[in-house]
Amino acid sequence: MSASDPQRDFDLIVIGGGSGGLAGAFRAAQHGARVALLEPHLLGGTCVNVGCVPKKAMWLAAEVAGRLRMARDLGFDVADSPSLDWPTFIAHRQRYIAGIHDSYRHRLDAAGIVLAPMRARFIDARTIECMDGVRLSASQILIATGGHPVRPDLPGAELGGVSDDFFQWTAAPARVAVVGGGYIGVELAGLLQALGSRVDLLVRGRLLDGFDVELVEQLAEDYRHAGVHIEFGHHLAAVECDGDGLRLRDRDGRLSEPYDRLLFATGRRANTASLDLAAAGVATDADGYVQVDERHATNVAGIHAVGDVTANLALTPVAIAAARRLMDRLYGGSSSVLDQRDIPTVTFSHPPLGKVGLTEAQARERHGDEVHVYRAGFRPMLHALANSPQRSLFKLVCVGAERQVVGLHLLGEAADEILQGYAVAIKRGITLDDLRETVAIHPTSAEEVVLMR
Ligand SMILES: Cc1cc2nc3c(=O)[nH]c(=O)nc-3n(C[C@H](O)[C@H](O)[C@H](O)COP(=O)(O)OP(=O)(O)OC[C@H]3O[C@@H](n4cnc5c(N)ncnc54)[C@H](O)[C@@H]3O)c2cc1C
Ligand SMILES: NC(=O)c1ccc[n+]([C@@H]2O[C@H](COP(=O)([O-])OP(=O)(O)OC[C@H]3O[C@@H](n4cnc5c(N)ncnc54)[C@H](O)[C@@H]3O)[C@@H](O)[C@H]2O)c1
Repeated sequence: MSASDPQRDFDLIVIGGGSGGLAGAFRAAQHGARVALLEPHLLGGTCVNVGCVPKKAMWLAAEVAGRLRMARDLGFDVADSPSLDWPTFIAHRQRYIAGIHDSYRHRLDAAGIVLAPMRARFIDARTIECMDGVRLSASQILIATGGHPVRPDLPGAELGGVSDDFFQWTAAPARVAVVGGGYIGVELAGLLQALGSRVDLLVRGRLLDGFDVELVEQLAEDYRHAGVHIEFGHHLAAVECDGDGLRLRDRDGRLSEPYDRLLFATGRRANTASLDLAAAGVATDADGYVQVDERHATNVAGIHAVGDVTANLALTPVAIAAARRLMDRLYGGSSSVLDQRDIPTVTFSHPPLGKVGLTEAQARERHGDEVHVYRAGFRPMLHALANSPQRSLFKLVCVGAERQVVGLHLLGEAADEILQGYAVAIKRGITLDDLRETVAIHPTSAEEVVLMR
């Protein structure tokens, strides 16, 4: 499209070609809608380019490093400290990502979706202007512009990087400080330590708020064994730079040892600044997220929003599921609405930590004495063989005389792969008896779920 084109009219304009935007565009086109998609950067957005995918690649590299160390302990002829050549690994990672870009391009072409590689802003509630001045109009507009990482507002913060910067690194820094105890802080701290850095994880409040406290404590123990230094109650006041590197000053004035790198994993904000939402009258909440109802409708008829630009759970499958259901309602005659309860999620720590449903604390708040908790703590076989201290902890939260399963929490090897199937079962309302009537697969970690006492 160019500025000489007349204004183009579509059924649907999708702003943002990340997880939510692409899923919405494909589903609407499948239903026969004429769709335009605007994306000024790389197709796939955060998840594919600076999120889930490159993160999981680095996590896998870190897991391989851990396996190599265990292999050596088990008698394999492996170097004492096997090291990773980052440029080689990154070439594999980026080749994988380039394949995803190609696949999206082919699918967009095949679906007849018009892709405009441009930033969009609202002119009014039906009209979008691309950065080259071309105007597009549609009766439906989907905002799926995602979010971006934020640094805390303190002196010297610009000396630290954020997760987007991490994916540009080409070597493990010798000493690194990670600030923030959420998903990203825990994931990057764990994988950097496994890949050879000495990591300090600086946590202001709780570690992995929202995950089961007991499992988080076990994970912190596993991290300590792996060499990650976790400092709780750390309040960063300023970042300084001298000849030795970056030093952190805390709010009591204490100055840290020097670090080669500093990473902020202190949360994300919605991408709305470039959209000129006011021109369309779209409302945002106090934190800057686009306000939507459970059907992902904004306050303006015909304008919807999904994904990280809203205050919904910031997870790729949530953005995708919301977008698909929305398009099924708009163009497919469906009335299905995304059920935001019991959404499974995993922190890709070492070992991974997963949850679905209520934590023990949430269950007790809602159901009091009706709550029954079952645990299995064990060393997975490979770790026991190799004398590695890493432990697994599984926890089942049940409610009532029937012992309905309302939460499952898994910390340990393969937790990321085990959880998905149980998420289906829990959504179907299974009880403890259903688990106990299921014959175990032996010897596995997964069998502990059906054998829990
Ligand atoms: C380091 C990291 C690791 C993560 N790991 C996981 C994980 O393991 N599992 C998981 O489920 N989730 C993970 N997430 C979260 C996941 O990436 C997001 O929830 C998901 O990408 C949100 O999708 P989205 O479509 O809402 O936004 P995005 O994927 O961010 O896409 C938004 C797109 O909109 C474009 N855009 C912005 N403004 C405009 C404009 N004005 N005009 C046109 N286009 C615009 C942007 O360029 C971007 O491509 C991770 C996130 C990060 C940062
Ligand atoms: N595996 C996954 O599914 C995955 C992985 C990464 C990210 N995500 C998604 O992306 C979202 C964003 O991740 P995130 O880790 O950036 O955010 P987060 O909100 O999960 O965690 C931010 C952390 O930074 C802390 N913090 C905030 N300001 C601070 C300050 N000034 N000083 C010190 N600490 C501060 C918070 O207390 C919190 O612990 C997640 O909530 C999640 O939904 C998912």
